[in-house]
Amino acid sequence: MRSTLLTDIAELTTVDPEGRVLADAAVVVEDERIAWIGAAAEAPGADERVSVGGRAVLPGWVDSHTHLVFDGDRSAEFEARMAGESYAAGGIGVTTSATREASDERLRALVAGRVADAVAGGTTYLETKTGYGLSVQEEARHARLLSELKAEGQIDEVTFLGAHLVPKGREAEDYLDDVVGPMLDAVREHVGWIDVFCDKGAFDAAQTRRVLEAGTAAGLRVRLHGNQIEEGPGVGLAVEFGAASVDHVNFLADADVEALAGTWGDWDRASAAGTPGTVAGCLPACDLSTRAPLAPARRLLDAGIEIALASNCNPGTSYTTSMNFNVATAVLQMGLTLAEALRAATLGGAIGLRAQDRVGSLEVGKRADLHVLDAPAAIHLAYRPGMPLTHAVWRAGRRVV
Ligand SMILES: N=CN[C@@H](CCC(=O)O)C(=O)O
Ligand SMILES: [Zn+2]
Repeated sequence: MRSTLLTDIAELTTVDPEGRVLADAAVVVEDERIAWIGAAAEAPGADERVSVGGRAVLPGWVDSHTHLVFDGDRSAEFEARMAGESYAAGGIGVTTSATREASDERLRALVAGRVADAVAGGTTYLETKTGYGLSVQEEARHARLLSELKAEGQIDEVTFLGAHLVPKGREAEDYLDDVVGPMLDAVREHVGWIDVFCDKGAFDAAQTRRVLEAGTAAGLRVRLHGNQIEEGPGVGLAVEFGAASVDHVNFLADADVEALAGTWGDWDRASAAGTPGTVAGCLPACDLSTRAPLAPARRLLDAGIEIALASNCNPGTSYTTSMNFNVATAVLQMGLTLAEALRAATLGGAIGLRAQDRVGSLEVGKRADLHVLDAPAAIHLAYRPGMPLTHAVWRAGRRVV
């Protein structure tokens, strides 16, 4: 066993059950886990000593929603949006065409580059999805590629999003026959989650239900895209299927908020213990890029719902893996305190991936995923938005940045 003492931490944000923020702190890492946390003056010895030089340390970001398997460029679509066009689901088809053309090697390199960008920005636990293949062969290819990257330890969770859009030239029900049949069979061994884009221009309630029933019967856990473009059935279906997370949540009826809140009755928020409900995944960069109303994170938190902040990196609505940017936006524009935003971007994402026992906070026994800021306090993330504040990153006890 090899131990490392990280010391000279000016401010250590733990996101632990007491929400401790320690001054003049230290952390001992043993192999891939956290072995000790406390005052630097009381730190035990270790094989190696690393001074972080009076910087702030927080848990690595948990990015619970990304779409990293894509090729092609949609900057013109974005530019048109900035000139007044609305976002529509159909753009997914543009990326699908470009992605189908890309070789395995090219796709692998594109995904690996995006993961490297995410890690360079402090992300240490990352989910990503298929969804730009939209045929049995292509969805299977993307799922296999992602499971290989997972086996290499580059990504952590893989989601099947065959129901992202009805591809050009297909009828919805005919396409869904594939999704719930041969496509699901082909991806099953490579993925842990099933997802559906349940919204205007994508899939309706009956179609979403069909996919989720097949996915759960195949043993996949549920997460959902819902209520991005308009109020609709997404949140209700997420609750009905016990989804770990429903993401976007821009357009919510009172009943949606009540339904989500109702899933958190057996949960103790302070200790993050009990039976977790359906996390509301808020995606600020996406909201800005689509000029949508920012997800009502304040209202959701006040209703007792756990929220996550995630990048939703994809070429259509959010071409960024920067969690620093999302956290800054949540503080500056969504009415969250720094502590609330940090929790949502770490433990909140972990709960939304049901990984809260392993990652998402700095606690003894958890994976040593640490983000060192080039600043004395984490509030600098919002105070100096857009600045390159990620100084160093440890993932599973290994320095990766
Ligand atoms: N909304 C659905 N899927 C993606 C966007 C996909 C695209 O436009 O390419 C999202 O989460 O925003
Ligand atoms: Zn998405």
